[in-house]
Amino acid sequence: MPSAAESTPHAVELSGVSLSYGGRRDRVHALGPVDAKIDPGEFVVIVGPSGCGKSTLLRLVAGFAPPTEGTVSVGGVPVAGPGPDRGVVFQQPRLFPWLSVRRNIEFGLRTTGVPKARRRARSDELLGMVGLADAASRRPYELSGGMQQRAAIARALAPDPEILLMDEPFAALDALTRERLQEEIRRIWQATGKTVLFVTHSVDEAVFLGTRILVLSRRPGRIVLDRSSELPRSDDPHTHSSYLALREEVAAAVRDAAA
Ligand SMILES: Nc1ncnc2c1ncn2[C@@H]1O[C@H](COP(=O)(O)OP(=O)(O)OP(=O)(O)O)[C@@H](O)[C@H]1O
Repeated sequence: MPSAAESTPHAVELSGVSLSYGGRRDRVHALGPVDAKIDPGEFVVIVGPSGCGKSTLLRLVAGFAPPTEGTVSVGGVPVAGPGPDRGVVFQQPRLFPWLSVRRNIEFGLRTTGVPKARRRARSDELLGMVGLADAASRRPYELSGGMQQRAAIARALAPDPEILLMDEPFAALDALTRERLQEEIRRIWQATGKTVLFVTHSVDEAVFLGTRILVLSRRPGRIVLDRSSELPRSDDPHTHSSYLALREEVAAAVRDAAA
């Protein structure tokens, strides 16, 4: 009889996954082959040189494109397209400017026919979680960049996806707001137990956030470092003695990958 661990499907499984863009004449081999098994509740940060295929990997898990080769599975089921089990946060918040923050958060729930009272309860919960309770009726253009990104995170969480896919979500924010949101997303991850796949260029961000860090090589991106982090999540990882060693290990892998 299989053990519980063996019978629980991986949150995400990539088997021999490659993706090439374009056709026969202008083919760009962007990613792979890549193999990875990600367990529920992991916070996996993907880091690597510019253009190495990080966003491509996330797009495959999101179901925005099929792999050229291999299979991508989520919860043990091959990905056939986007679904409510995966929430996506992009670098730009991509909120609907004509809708209030609350309506933006409720948008997906509305289109799937969730009744008004449940939508309202869910948006109240999420507005509180991301610290936007006082901004519920404001429009996106009335918010700072950091607040807009909080709203985008709440919108992605609204259908209660098992997996949160985040593509450089804080890259366009100023340093202070970025730090604050890094702490927020860590708190939200701890509170919700979601599986997170998070793309960044920043080694510091990767080491601060990740329970596991994947470093990709130059295009076509392949995994050159797959490193679990033992840094404690209960307090500030910066203060931990092994923070600097891990940071240096990841930075060296990224440097080698870019060379
Ligand atoms: N739609 C597309 N058509 C053709 N080539 C593409 C397309 N999208 C991405 N590429 C190419 O595939 C490669 C990987 O792109 P991708 O955006 O996944 O990299 P990335 O690591 O996320 O980059 P960055 O760190 O600069 O955001 C790049 O060389 C890019 O130019």
